[in-house]
Amino acid sequence: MSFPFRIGQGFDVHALVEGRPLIIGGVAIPHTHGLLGHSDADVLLHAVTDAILGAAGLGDIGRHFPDTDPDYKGADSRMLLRAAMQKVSGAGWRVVNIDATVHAQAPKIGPHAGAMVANIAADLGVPGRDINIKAKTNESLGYLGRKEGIAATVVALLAAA
Ligand SMILES: Nc1ccn([C@@H]2O[C@H](COP(=O)(O)O)[C@@H](O)[C@H]2O)c(=O)n1
Ligand SMILES: C[C@@]1(CO)OP(=O)(O)OP(=O)(O)OC[C@H]1O
Repeated sequence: MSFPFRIGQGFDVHALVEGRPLIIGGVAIPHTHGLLGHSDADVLLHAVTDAILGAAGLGDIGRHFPDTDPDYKGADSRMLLRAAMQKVSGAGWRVVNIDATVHAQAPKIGPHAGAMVANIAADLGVPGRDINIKAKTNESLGYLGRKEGIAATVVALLAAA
């Protein structure tokens, strides 16, 4: 019998550009720049998606939702997260908890973290207390510090359903 818990890790980064909405954790955040991507470029949800897929041994977001597929152009990443969660559930797993960090020099994420938690909890079918979102600047260092992009890192714990 295999061990009834599995850990997964996710990372994503998207470039910040003018003329795009900034959507993080399913929340539209008023800002001068938005994230560039094939989908809505929701960097946090992509990292959460990779973390749960990884924990279940199901590969990564690009394998299930290729960025060459016109079906996903402009896609709502919450739909992708829900679809990934269905695959994870189908493989016999449920989410225990998620811990995430958004690496953004700007804007401030804290005021929006509650709404992000509610979105992710709903999409994963867990209570909000099982989702934790943190944020860090990059202390003005490197490409994140120069506000050229925003990154997210996530760990997920799954249990046998
Ligand atoms: N985009 C961000 C970055 C940070 N925060 C909050 O500020 C705290 C201090 O961040 P440092 O990078 O200076 O250590 C951090 O713990 C967050 O609470 C934020 O909300 N949004
Ligand atoms: C989400 C997908 C699919 O639209 O595209 P992007 O929005 O570019 O995001 P990325 O994190 O590069 O990878 C996953 C992609 O397959």
